[in-house]
This record gives sequence, C-alpha cells and structure tokens, in this order.
Amino acid sequence: MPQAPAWALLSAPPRTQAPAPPPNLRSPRAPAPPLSRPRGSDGALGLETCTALVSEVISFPVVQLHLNRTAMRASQKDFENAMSQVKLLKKDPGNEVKLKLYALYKQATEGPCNMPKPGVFDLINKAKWDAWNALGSLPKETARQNYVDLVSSLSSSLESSSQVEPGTDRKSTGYETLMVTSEDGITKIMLNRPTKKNALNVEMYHEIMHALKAASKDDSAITVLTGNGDYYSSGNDLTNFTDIPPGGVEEKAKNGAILLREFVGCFIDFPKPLIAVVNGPAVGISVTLLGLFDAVYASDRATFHTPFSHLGQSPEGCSSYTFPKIMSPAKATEMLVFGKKLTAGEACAQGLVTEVFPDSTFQKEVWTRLKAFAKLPPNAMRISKEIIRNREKEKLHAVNAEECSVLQGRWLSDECMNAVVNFLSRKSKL
Ligand SMILES: CCCCCC/C=C/C(=O)SCCNC(=O)CCNC(=O)[C@H](O)C(C)(C)COP(=O)(O)OP(=O)(O)OC[C@H]1O[C@@H](n2cnc3c(N)ncnc32)[C@H](O)[C@@H]1OP(=O)(O)O
Repeated sequence: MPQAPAWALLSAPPRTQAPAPPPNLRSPRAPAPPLSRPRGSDGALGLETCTALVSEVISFPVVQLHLNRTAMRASQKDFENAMSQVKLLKKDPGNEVKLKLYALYKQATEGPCNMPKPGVFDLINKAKWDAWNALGSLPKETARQNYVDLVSSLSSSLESSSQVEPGTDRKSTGYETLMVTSEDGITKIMLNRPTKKNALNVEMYHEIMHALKAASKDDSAITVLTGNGDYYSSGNDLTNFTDIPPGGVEEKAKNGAILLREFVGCFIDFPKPLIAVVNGPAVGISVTLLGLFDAVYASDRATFHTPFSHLGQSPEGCSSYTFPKIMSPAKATEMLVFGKKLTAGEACAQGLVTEVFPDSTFQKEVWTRLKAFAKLPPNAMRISKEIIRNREKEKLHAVNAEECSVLQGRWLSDECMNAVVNFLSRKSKL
C-alpha cells in the first residue's frame, strides 16, 4: 500500500490525474504561484488548485521576505509576501494549519465559500470545504490580514520548534517512525511520533513488523514496546483513510485488511517474551494488541480505550477472542462494544495489565525489573513462552483473519466514514 504522509489529507492528488511532483523534484528557485488560480476540472473546490497550493506552500524555498507587521491592514503586497514566506517553512505545519491557510487564501481571493458541499466519501475536499465554509462572510480584507498574521506566527514558531526532541535523532537504526535500541539484553521498540500521540500510520505498521522480525532474530532476551512522549499510542492514524488508491475505497479497505492481518500476525508469532511498557494513554489497536503481549506494565497515567463502535468499526488484534478470556465476556463487551475507557488500575484488576506503577517512578522501576528479566536464560524463556502460547496460535490466526475481514466491511460503512470525517474536520472549523 502506498505510504501517505500525514499531510496527504491536503496534498493528495485527484484520482484521475497524475500526482503532483514531490517537493524534491521541484526547482528550488521556481517562481511564486500566481494569485489567481484556475478552478479545478472537478467543478468543486478545484482539486488541482488545492494540490498545487499546498505542495507549493511546503516546497518552494525562495529568498526571505520581511513582512510589514506594523500595518493594521495587510496590503496586497503583504499578502503576496506571506504566500512566499509560507514556502520557506522547513517543517510541515500540519493539516490543521494548512486547512486554515487554504481557507483564508480562498476567502481572501474569492470571498465566501460558494461551492457545493463535497460528498461524505470525498474526505479531502470535504475537509477543505468545511474550513472555507466555516469562515462565513468574513470580509476579504480581514481574511487577507488573518492569512498574513498566521504566516507570520508560523514563521517564528516553526523556526524555533525545529529543534530535535531528545532522543529523536537516532536515525542510525534507519526507522522513520520508531526508535529501536538494543542493550542489556533488551530490544526496545519505541513508537516515535509524539506530536501525533504515536498514532500508527502505514509506515509505522511496516516499521513495527520489520523491527519485530529483526528482534526475533537478534541477541536480546526480551523485547519491549513503548511510546515516546505523553501517549503510549492513539491507535490507528485516522489519516490512513484519506489517500484513496485508483481502485477506490474498496481497494483501500482490502489493502488495509491485508496489512492489518500481517501486522497482527507478527505479534501472534513473536517468539520471545514481549512486554508492553505503557507510558501513557492507549487507544484502539494499541490496546487490543496487549492481549498478545506476555506482560503489560503501565504508568498510573495510562488509560485504555477502544472506541470501536464510536468509530463505526469493530475489534481487531484478536481482542474479540483474548479480551473475553482475559476479563470475562461482559467486561470485554463494555470495552470493545460500548467503548468504556479503563484506568490503569481498572485494567490491572481486569487482568489486561500486569502491574501499575506511579508515573513518577514508572520508568526507573520498570526498567530495573526488565533488566533483571533479561538476565534470565533466554532459551528457557523462549521455550516457556512457546508452551504457554503455542496451542492457541492456530486459533489466534483464525480470529485475526476473521476480524480483518469484518473490519474490511466496516471501513466501507457510512458509520465509519462519518466518524473519520468528523475527526479529521474537527479542528478545521475556524
Ligand atoms: C492498516 C489499518 C489498520 C487499522 C487497524 C484498526 C485500528 C483501529 C484503531 O486504532 S481505532 C482508534 C483510532 N484512534 C482514535 O480514534 C484516536 C483519535 N485521536 C483522538 O481522539 C485524540 O487525538 C486523542 C484523544 C488521542 C488526543 O487528544 P488531544 O490530547 O486533544 O490531542 P490532539 O487531538 O490535539 O492530538 C495531537 C495531534 O495528534 C493527532 N492525532 C492524534 N491521534 C491521532 C490519530 N489516531 N490519527 C490521526 N491523528 C491523530 C491530532 O490530529 C493532532 O494533530 P495536529 O496537531 O492537529 O496536526
């Protein structure tokens, strides 16, 4: 499945057209885009325009221009300068900001939104339409000024926030979305998209599978999965639903089910002790997978939430089988069907979590314990895991296959589409 950066929401090309060239194929000195852009052949918001706008916004490095920030009203020149300034941003400002920029640009140049509302499946254009429409009758001059102000604030904040977070520079492992280290007999796989609450994008699914396969063969005795930042993981990255391949949503759902089945299969088959260090809240698939771990240690700040019904979806990660066994069918139903969020203490009482630690001493206590575990004879641990787990493996693979097939259908439902659109457009209302 093609990998979609988070900002694909805005920059994905229209299905029937050739994709816009990636930023690194563009001329570094390409001229600024004209202010007046042609309307798209789709007759709605102008998909070519949107695509061009956003990719240009991110990709054109041009000379630094200074904004006249003392002016009360932005002139046309200020506006043009701001458009150029946007292209100097070294860091992707995120979908929310790009939607704001898009909406303000449209309002400043064309006035209030006068396009028909895109259909519910047209996720990208619907998000753009929502953002523009939310500006109501904001005067063109005010939109222009707001655009200039927003770019000005972005220029300073993104420059200063370009520092690498501690530990995130360990690219030597070759992973983009993970930090993987191996020491003291422990391979640690750390989910590393802290600004997205460690949501699992397509790249991360692939990288986790790769890291697990490597860990199963390396010298370490145990393997640990944890999260960087305040979240363990917010589950599936909901922008995974946005880049629709030429085969349409059906192909997207089919590919997703194939990927999910392979991904969960790696956890079912993992041969060494696999331990989750749940450093903060966990959502969706990051919770359901816990039933396939050999031990789960949680900070008392962690929560466990599987809002599948809210999302029009159904359980995965073999949780439809493991959770009723671990915690009783009724308790599993509260979580998996009604979306009840558990505290770490509750999850421990239900048997999903092995032990809870105060957040203030969590890392120290857990890692001391894990280092002691990792000194145990590795073959004995591996064989003991095998005898505990092996008679369930076949059943787990069958459950996994069934869950993926059910989910494939769910992803095509209105309930699911609406929930995803609601999440993606929640912040685009200005
Ligand atoms: C191959 C496909 C396999 C599919 C497997 C099936 C899996 C199913 C699931 O996992 S279902 C669960 C899906 N997850 C969610 O529904 C959680 C959605 N996120 C949230 O509800 C909230 O973001 C939050 C409660 C996790 C955190 O809220 P808050 O503290 O207010 O932070 P923000 O919302 O501002 O988040 C910061 C930043 O992160 C982005 N983000 C967070 N989670 C996700 C996500 N799951 N998908 C995409 N993006 C996410 C959020 O948009 C913000 O981004 P921004 O700064 O706006 O660019």
